Amino acid sequence: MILQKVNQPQDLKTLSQEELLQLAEELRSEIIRVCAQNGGHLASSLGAVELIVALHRVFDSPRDRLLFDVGHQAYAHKILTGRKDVIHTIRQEGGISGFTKVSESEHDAITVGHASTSLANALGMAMARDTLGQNYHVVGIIGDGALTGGMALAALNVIGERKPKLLMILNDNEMSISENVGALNRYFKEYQTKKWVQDTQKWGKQVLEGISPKLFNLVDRAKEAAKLMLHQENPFYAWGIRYVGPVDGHDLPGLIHILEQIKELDGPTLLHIVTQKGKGYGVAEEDPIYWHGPPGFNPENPTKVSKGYSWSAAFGDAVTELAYQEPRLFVITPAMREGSGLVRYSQTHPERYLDTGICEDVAATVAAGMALRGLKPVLAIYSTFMQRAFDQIVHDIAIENVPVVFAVDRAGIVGGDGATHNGVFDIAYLRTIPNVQIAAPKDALELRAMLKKALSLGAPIAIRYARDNVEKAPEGAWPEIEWGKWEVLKEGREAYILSFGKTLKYALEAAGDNPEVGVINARFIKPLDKGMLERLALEGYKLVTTEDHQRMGGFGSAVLEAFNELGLKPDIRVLGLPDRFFDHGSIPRMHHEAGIDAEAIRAALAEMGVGIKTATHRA
Ligand SMILES: Cc1ncc(C[n+]2csc(CCOP(=O)(O)OP(=O)(O)O)c2C)c(N)n1
Ligand SMILES: CC(=O)[C@@H](O)[C@H](O)COP(=O)(O)O
Ligand SMILES: [Mg+2]
Repeated sequence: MILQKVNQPQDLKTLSQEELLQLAEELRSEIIRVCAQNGGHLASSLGAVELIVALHRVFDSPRDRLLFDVGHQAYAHKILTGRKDVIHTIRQEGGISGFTKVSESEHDAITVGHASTSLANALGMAMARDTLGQNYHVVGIIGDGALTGGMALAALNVIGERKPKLLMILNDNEMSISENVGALNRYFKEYQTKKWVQDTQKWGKQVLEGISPKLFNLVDRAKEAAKLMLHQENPFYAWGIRYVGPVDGHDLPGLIHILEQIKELDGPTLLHIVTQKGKGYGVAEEDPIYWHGPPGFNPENPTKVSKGYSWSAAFGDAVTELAYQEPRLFVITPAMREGSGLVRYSQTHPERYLDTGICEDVAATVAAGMALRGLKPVLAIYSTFMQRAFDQIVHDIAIENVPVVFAVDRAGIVGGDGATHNGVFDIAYLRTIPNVQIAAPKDALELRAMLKKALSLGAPIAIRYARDNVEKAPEGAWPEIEWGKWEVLKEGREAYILSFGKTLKYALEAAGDNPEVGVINARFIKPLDKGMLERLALEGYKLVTTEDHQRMGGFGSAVLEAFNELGLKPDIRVLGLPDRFFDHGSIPRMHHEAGIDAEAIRAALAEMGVGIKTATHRA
């Protein structure tokens, strides 16, 4: 085992070529073993193994800064930088993060999880180095998917003008989570094919015939990597950035050679490498979409498992059916087709479906444009990624009350992805924007009711749901909903738990069959059911609010503000996430730690003396 001898990147410097090749294979096995155990970003990490070995062979981390975009492909980097003994804890509570994280290791140049940030960060670091008169290398590693993001493209624009010494590596596997999209992606596909045809002709071979563009002959391309290629006919050149490639990203000796050659070049250089997502693991090569981020599996017999019927699936089913009824409905996803439950919709309604790539800001403004010209856009978006579209929601949508419906998925704590991905700020930032309405359904049927109603209201409306499973609603069921009105699910004699979204199950559990405690499905935050709040306060009920969101600025805050406006002061406890970030771990454990689970609700009720002074309350 070569891996046993490698504890720090320095240990790679003395390995022979054969040992490096063996190391790459051992890293692959370790990545498969760990993902089988914990789940994780398998296919992307497998595809980046040779690149990461080559980078650590050629550069000197932590002095040289290696910035991985998204950070989900960096498992080999973690193993090679002193974390091989804890890699089995990845994504688990108390364990290491599934992404690079500055506070975890000096070798992790950025804390990341959202896409398209590496190049801007790399530019900043290169400029800091030059301004401070220092001397080290900065390397930004970005996938073809992440390159669809506006941040990455805007960073290239500045890089091309300022021209710092900076190496960028485009790790192109022609995949985002789904198939990659966009004109740049198409350009590179065509570019590679053309270049490959020329080279094959040059070498007198005809290997292209019968080979899918994805599976270029990697053996021949190894020869390619040994040469320094500078090409002038591509968008990077137009930007003033030196372009090298494309080269085979799995040819380890070739990669090391070319990195050594371009390492000291002045100014910005982009090395384009072509890799295969899932490389070296048959199932992941064949189906990189499923194996992008699978849950745990049996490594000897890797099979796909059903993750159950999710809120995303409930949304996807609802919107697919609705599209048959509403010809103006149009669904947009910023690169999250699978996660947002839109595979079926994209197949049944391809003409009213758009994957914008990883650019939530653009997706929001495209939706605005559609709505302004008569379509009924639904933007399916993860809560955490919607943070990227804040200004677009204010400026392009809310000011003129443009009717865009946001299907806000992964709301609340998300589990293994941790702090970068928790969707715990959306209520706070949406609530402050005039015209924007916010709702959360208690089940799939209510989601259908809300979605249908929202499309008829002519306003920007966010419908929020969690990363969780839900019972399937019957097809064809489209119940009416009284917009803005809460629902009493259980009567209480002394207190009510007001719950928004996912914490409703904790509220029901906490109330149990206790006659003193009632439960309200507080399914709208904007408009807030002030009528019900007023009645509850005037009738002297004690209140507990719960939500899977930051306590500051969230649902409970909205309730407190309403009581303040009404001039009422009920006995109330607000439960929500405290003012800190939550890392990766199991969702119920995080909820417990945050104090929003059934136990915390019962504790809050007990603190208010519920069940002790029942005689003073209404029978
Ligand atoms: C802002 C943002 N939107 C969406 C995502 C979800 N996401 C994570 S990885 C990924 C695909 C990235 O593709 P690429 O950069 O090509 O890396 P690969 O997985 O192919 O190695 C997406 C869409 C994200 N992390 N950040
Ligand atoms: C790295 C990334 O951002 C995505 O792959 C994310 O991990 C997907 O999360 P879900 O599994 O919740 O769809
Ligand atoms: Mg990719």
